[in-house]
Amino acid sequence: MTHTNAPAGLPLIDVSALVAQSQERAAVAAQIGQACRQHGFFYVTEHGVSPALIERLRSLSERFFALPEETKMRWRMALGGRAWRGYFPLGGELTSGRPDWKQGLYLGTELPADHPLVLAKTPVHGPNLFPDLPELAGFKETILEYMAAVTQLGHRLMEGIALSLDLPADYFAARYTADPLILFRIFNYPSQAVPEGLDVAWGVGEHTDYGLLTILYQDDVGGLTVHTPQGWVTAPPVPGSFVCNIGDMLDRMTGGLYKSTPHRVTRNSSGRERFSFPLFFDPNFAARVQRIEGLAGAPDRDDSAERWDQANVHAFNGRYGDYLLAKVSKVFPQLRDEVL
Ligand SMILES: O=C(O)CCC(=O)C(=O)O
Ligand SMILES: [Fe+2]
Repeated sequence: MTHTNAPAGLPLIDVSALVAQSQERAAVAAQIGQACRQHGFFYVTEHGVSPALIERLRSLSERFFALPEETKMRWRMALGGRAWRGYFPLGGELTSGRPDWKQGLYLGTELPADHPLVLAKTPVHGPNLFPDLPELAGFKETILEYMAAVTQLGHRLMEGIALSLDLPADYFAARYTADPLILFRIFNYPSQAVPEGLDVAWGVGEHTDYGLLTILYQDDVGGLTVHTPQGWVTAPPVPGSFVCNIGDMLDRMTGGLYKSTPHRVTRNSSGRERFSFPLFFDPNFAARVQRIEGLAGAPDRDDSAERWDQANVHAFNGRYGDYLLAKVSKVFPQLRDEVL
């Protein structure tokens, strides 16, 4: 088992024992627990997701984003309606109130139009808008295969997180993630410069993630930076790894013992296109998020004054879906007005 440090001091954790659900996973869980208590970010290696699958997704994504803007707009988010799916153009998402210098394809668990949750008009549930051009043959199948593989990894990592809190391995599955809310994004941070006069500062502005666990593939360009107690540090690309970080709901459940740490992406000035694929492994939309009882050492303090959004996540009581929608409305104000 390896446990070395990536250049930024974020731990690199071999999770093969978690993936195999073997006896040795307790030691891996302890490493994850340490990372979550320190800064909420860690890299995972030996995660079992096929490098060939990742490369297929990367190269198809590259082909998609290289299409003319009007072609990509055939799958624009406005057409995804409440399901909140589809393509958004450069500057189309506002993190911390300013446009990000990225474009993306929003995806999630594929549900047919006649699924009860879709018929009930549940936000962020529905069919995906898969770009289905001949030159993108296999894109849909590759996306679905990738989401399935990384979701499985999410289940295994959450077992590790439960064990790291001295909880039964199935703690989260039994309460929140038997049917997790999976949102998935394919991002492209273009190499093109920001035109004069646009109020763009970042690839992605400072934020924390909303749910439980984010599992991120990033290519070899770099740009992700993390706000640790020691200040901003880069999370450089590490071949064959995923970057994992915990979200606000795990912060909420652990009373702040596990931190949802702010991060951002610098504007891409490498001269090459950057691709990243965050998969958000979150509680079921209807699950009521509650504090874990009897957790030793959990501070449960109001840290809103230190947070990027001045929110007190520990005061949140309600369904995960309500928390998510309140957040998403801020980053896509136009869409909120059109579909909600
Ligand atoms: O693209 C990245 O490296 C990070 C993206 C991110 O933080 C997010 O989508 O929440
Ligand atoms: Fe994020």
